[in-house]
Amino acid sequence: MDDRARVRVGVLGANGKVGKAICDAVNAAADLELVATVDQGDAIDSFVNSGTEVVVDFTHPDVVMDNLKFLVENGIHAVVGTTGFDDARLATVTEWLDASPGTGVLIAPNFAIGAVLLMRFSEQAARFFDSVEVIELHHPNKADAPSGTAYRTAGLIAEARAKAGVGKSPDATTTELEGARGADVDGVRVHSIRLAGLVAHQEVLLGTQGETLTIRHDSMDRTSFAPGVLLGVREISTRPGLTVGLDPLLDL
Ligand SMILES: NC(=O)C1=CN([C@@H]2O[C@H](COP(=O)(O)OP(=O)(O)OC[C@H]3O[C@@H](n4cnc5c(N)ncnc54)[C@H](OP(=O)(O)O)[C@@H]3O)[C@@H](O)[C@H]2O)C=CC1
Ligand SMILES: O=C(O)C1=N[C@H](C(=O)O)C[C@H](O)C1
Repeated sequence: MDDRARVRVGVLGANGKVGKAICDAVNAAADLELVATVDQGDAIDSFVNSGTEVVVDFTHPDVVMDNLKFLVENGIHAVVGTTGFDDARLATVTEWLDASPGTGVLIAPNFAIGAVLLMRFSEQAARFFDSVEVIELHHPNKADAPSGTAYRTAGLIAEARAKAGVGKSPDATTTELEGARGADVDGVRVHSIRLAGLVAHQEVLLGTQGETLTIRHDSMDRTSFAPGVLLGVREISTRPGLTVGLDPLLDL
């Protein structure tokens, strides 16, 4: 392919577990060119000097806002997998984007297609069951709990139940060792497991009279995130402003 037609891609967190998988995937794609990589201690302005068009960020919740501010101010599109985005952070990113029209930012809590579908299926199922709880299971090197995916899943479930007029999940607990019932995310209990040997997994358990439904997704390998990320890289220049979640890119 003509070099001028290839999208010029940069990766932030390039030496990390997911960053490495994304660099490999970009290098293997004929229509993309990996022009700059940045990790801890490297100068972020190499993205400007190299003419990077789209940066993929898989770093850490503590640093991702500074990274994004730099990218948006420099008119560089961003595809962000790093977690830690609440409504306040999303509002801040939107403000930055208002001052940089034409720049696109995609923030997705999970780029694995199966995880995106799990979130959608959970949202659809939520109103039909009295009870719902989320269990997320990850490798022990993960910094944040609950996971970004579980946080988003619980939010979508809570919204769907509120819209349908479904009340809180029944729970008679009156005495509790702190943490035993998990975190409360918008009224949905979320339990976080950290276990050597795991990568990224999530179950949504739903129950009502005489039946339960379990929806589960497993990422066995970090290559599972690459197709969704590359889709974002290819599309983001046509989507100025903030996009949250991969759903619109999959026509979901
Ligand atoms: N949305 C999704 O689909 C997915 C999201 N994630 C999220 O992505 C993030 C990264 O995950 P993972 O790859 O497992 O983490 P890692 O710790 O393996 O990788 C993060 C990398 O970023 C580097 N880093 C830290 N600060 C900076 C900085 N300021 N500039 C450049 N690089 C920096 C780290 O360096 P050092 O180690 O030296 O600090 C490390 O090499 C997490 O928030 C995780 O939850 C993960 C998987 C999928
Ligand atoms: O840290 C991880 O590994 C993952 N982080 C994301 C999250 O917090 O949801 C996505 C996936 O679960 C892997």
